[in-house]
Amino acid sequence: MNVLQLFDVSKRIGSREIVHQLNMTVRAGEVYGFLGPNGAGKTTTIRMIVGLIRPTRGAIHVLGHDVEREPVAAKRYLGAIVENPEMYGYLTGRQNLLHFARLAGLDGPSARARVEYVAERVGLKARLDDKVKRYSLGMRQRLGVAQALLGDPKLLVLDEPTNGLDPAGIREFRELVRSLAAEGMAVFVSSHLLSEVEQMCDRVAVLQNGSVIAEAKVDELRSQSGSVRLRVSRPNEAVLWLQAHGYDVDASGDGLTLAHLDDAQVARTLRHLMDAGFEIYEAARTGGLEQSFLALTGAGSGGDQA
Ligand SMILES: Nc1ncnc2c1ncn2[C@@H]1O[C@H](COP(=O)(O)OP(=O)(O)OP(=O)(O)O)[C@@H](O)[C@H]1O
Repeated sequence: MNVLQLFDVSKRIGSREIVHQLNMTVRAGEVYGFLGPNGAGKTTTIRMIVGLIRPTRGAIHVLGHDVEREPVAAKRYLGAIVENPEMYGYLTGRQNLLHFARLAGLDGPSARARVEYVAERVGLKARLDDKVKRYSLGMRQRLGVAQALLGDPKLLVLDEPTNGLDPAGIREFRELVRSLAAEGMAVFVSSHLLSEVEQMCDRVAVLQNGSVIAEAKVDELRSQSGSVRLRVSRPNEAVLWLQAHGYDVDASGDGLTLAHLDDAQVARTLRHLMDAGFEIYEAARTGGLEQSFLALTGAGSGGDQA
């Protein structure tokens, strides 16, 4: 099911086209990464998706509802964290969530039950009655997600949600996002970090200067091409053997590196080496996804997106 669709979306501000003819589809149960360097146009796109600004051309649909023409219906299914969530530090997490629940039209026992539920969902239940000023940044971000979940959205839109989090906070956030997708939610998340997108997302679009220059499944990128580093017995002989069999091989340090192999080719190569009498001590992919991205986006034409 298509939860979010962008049809030829462009945005011009003054004389500059900030975003150019974006076409993207995000399905239920999918975490979709929107990857690009600072200034590529991610926030501008997200502001259009959540209806804060209007596209100059094109249309955005949430569950089939046009964000511009049917804003109430479109936003009914939309939860978002754009920019830093506004929370009141002198109130507790529960008081903040009750406040936002009231703004969202919930009241009384149903609001209290919903607050308990979303707090549990993001792992904040035990700290719900602490003041937000005592929360870590990671807890504040999860409180932001809890707020976004109050309206039971089918689409969650997150703008660089892990900025500033420490590694443990990033991991918790990633697990939360994955678990929401596992329950069927569509998640659209922007990032300027390839490693983050790699671990959190199912599919990724790469944005550069306002245009999507590549879109791919993360799984496919991971298994595509890339190099493999090997440590084998009799490395000098192994290099000669591999060269004689047509491999693109480099001797490096105490190992050797084979270039341009997908997973099936790696498996075949290792079998051939063993059949030829070489022992394999270690085999590891080197920079697979990163290299796939560079190949996909044209090596060197903007490596800062990684
Ligand atoms: N209201 C505006 N007026 C003029 N220029 C703008 C406006 N909003 C954004 N821009 C410009 O559009 C470009 C894209 O900005 P945007 O914030 O969407 O990028 P981003 O990919 O989200 O990057 P960042 O992660 O740094 O926010 C930038 O060059 C920015 O200066």
